Amino acid sequence: MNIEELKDKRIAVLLSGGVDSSVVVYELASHGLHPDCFYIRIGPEEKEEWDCNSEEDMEMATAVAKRFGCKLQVVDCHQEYWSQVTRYTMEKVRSGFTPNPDVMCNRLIKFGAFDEKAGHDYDLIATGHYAQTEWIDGRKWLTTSPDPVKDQTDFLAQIEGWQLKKAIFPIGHYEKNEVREIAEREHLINARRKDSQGICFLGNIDYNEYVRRYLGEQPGDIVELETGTKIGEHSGHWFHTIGQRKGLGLSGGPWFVIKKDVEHNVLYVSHGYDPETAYKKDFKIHDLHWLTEEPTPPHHLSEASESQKPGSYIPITFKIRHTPEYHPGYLDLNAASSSDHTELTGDTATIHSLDKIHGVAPGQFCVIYDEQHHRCFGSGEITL
Ligand SMILES: Nc1ncnc2c1ncn2[C@@H]1O[C@H](COP(=O)(O)OP(=O)(O)OP(=O)(O)O)[C@@H](O)[C@H]1O
Repeated sequence: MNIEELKDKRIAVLLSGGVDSSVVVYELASHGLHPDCFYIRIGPEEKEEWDCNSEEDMEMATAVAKRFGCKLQVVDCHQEYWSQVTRYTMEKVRSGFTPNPDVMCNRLIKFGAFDEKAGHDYDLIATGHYAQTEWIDGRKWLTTSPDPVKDQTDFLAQIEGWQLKKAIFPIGHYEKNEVREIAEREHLINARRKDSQGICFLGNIDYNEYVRRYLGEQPGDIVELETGTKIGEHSGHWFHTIGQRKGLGLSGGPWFVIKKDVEHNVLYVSHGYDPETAYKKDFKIHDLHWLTEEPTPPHHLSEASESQKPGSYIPITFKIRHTPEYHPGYLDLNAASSSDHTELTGDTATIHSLDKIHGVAPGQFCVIYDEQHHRCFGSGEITL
């Protein structure tokens, strides 16, 4: 974090009441900056158990802001959350896809609705995400955290370019244990508080419960992929995701969900510890979203003669879910050929993985990094 750059800027901190964003306030204040703090309220549709943490969050946020002499305001994004993030989530699961509400929450709420309501008065918006930004050749890039387990660049890989320009991550250069040490050393009220879990803002609620509330149940068959034999029933294809092993209620396992036939409401599963059908090396993505710049082939490939060129293969690393590992592979931006008869919006590309990847599910975001998994280029949605 270059403090000099921040000196004459108006900074808003998104303060959740958790330890990470509290250390953000400490970091800025310890450099003589006095940002304004904002707590975003989402709240459930009706008053109920989902909401039980938010009062405590607010108390913590109030205490932290006060301690550092900062103002705290509450911004209500309830309406936007349910009409945008929940709507996106339910539309995707109903169509058999695997959505990621946390990814959309950053784009639509934390850097979206918040900006419209209050953030527009500020030059910069600071959050406690484990991610960094870096200026390279005059352009701002999203770069990864030194803590591979906590890294959250994958959750930020759908934000808009203008949102990235406004974003700062003042604890992004730390690992989680360092953040906790700072919080303890500075006696922050929430130093020992547990990390938030689950869906962003909905903390305590179970994902299946969230989906059941909107889509209800719709029983259908579970069929063995190889034999076509019905071996069980499910209560709604939306409660299952490709690659899933637990929660199928089948005996004689392990069983893995391999594919979904949404039209006929059938889940196809394969048996065994490591069925080949659970893996893929090549898959398609669409709606490509680049944060700073589109990836380009390295110099030696772009200069290769036509006969040597491996298409427009660009060496990358990527993730398809929130895990510490990055997979090496190639991005083929020429993949959207005329033979492509799928009804896709936006650009299409193919990912060629060097490893076999488990549980590639349509709807998941494939997040694309450079070969060193330092810069995050952006992401696309897996289509298959
Ligand atoms: N209710 C909220 N109000 C304001 N900002 C929030 C809220 N929830 C999350 N944020 C912001 O988004 C960042 C990342 O959120 P995430 O849910 O991943 O929390 P986290 O990593 O547990 O962080 P924290 O310890 O600050 O809660 C937070 O550090 C904070 O800046």
